[in-house]
Amino acid sequence: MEKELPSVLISGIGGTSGVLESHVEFLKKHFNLITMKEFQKSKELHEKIKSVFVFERLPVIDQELLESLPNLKVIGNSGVGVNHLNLKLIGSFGVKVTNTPHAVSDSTADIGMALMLASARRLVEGCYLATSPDTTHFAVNWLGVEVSRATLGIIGMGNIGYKVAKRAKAFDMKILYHNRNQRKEEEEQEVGATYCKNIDDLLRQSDFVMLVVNLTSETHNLIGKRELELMKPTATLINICRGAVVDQDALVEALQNKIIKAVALDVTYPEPLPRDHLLLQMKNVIITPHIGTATDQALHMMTEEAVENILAVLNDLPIPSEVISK
Ligand SMILES: O=CC(=O)O
Repeated sequence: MEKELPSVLISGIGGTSGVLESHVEFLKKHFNLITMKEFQKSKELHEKIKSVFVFERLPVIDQELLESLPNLKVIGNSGVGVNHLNLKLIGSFGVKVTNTPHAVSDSTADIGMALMLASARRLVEGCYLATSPDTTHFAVNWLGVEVSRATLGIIGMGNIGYKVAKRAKAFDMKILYHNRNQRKEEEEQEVGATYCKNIDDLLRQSDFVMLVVNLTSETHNLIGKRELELMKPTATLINICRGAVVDQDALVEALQNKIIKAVALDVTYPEPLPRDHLLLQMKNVIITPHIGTATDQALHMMTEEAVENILAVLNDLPIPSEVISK
């Protein structure tokens, strides 16, 4: 007799539901997929569900859902950030949470480099100029700066931070990093990075500051007015982690008062920003719509990593990436 596949709840398939059509075949090899629609129609399915596959914050995991899943073992988040999950609440139901820190690292590091280079070389302004009817512009009137030999300060030397550092090394950048919990000596040696125990030292010295931390209560508003004022007036801030790591009002003020030179953000709060937001009106701001993992390859690997995690929990095997609530 064929073994029954474990039932996994997903928000839906295709469109804005969260799970890509192209991943369904792979998911179905391992799981009996149950969509939210099916789940809501049949109470019998509730007992069967062993896991929820969360993709781009869906489905929403709240008390009501957790109470309706008596045999739930694991929330498999496809993505590294878990700030949309209430870890304490989930933990109180004895349910594990996993994420995909490896699958996202290259694509997110690429976006960090892309934003840094685009800001330094004023790429977006250049695109507008190239397509504008005004042909009198000369590049010499709007010079950028080079990232080669400049100092990059990486805040958060996890998987993504390290991948950024590797890329920056190839650009001959001087690399500083700050990590709140742990010095990363092996990574340091590999890329020739210098550890700054004190974040202020990194902020004072860097030409580019890149934020690559998890959003937690400790990193919420990590970069505020005081920190921005420590940065060089010629410095650029790049954020590829979560918008709320930066105090956005302080950021607007710092740009208006020329406290820092420029900013490049893949993340904001809210997402997207309201059309009339001041950040959208400044020339020295580049904003992309949270596309750190928006590549075919990354999404595919995220799904694979999430599946591996879920199967490990369900089969009582060592879990590759469990999120431990602190
Ligand atoms: O934002 C992307 C992720 O959390 O993986």
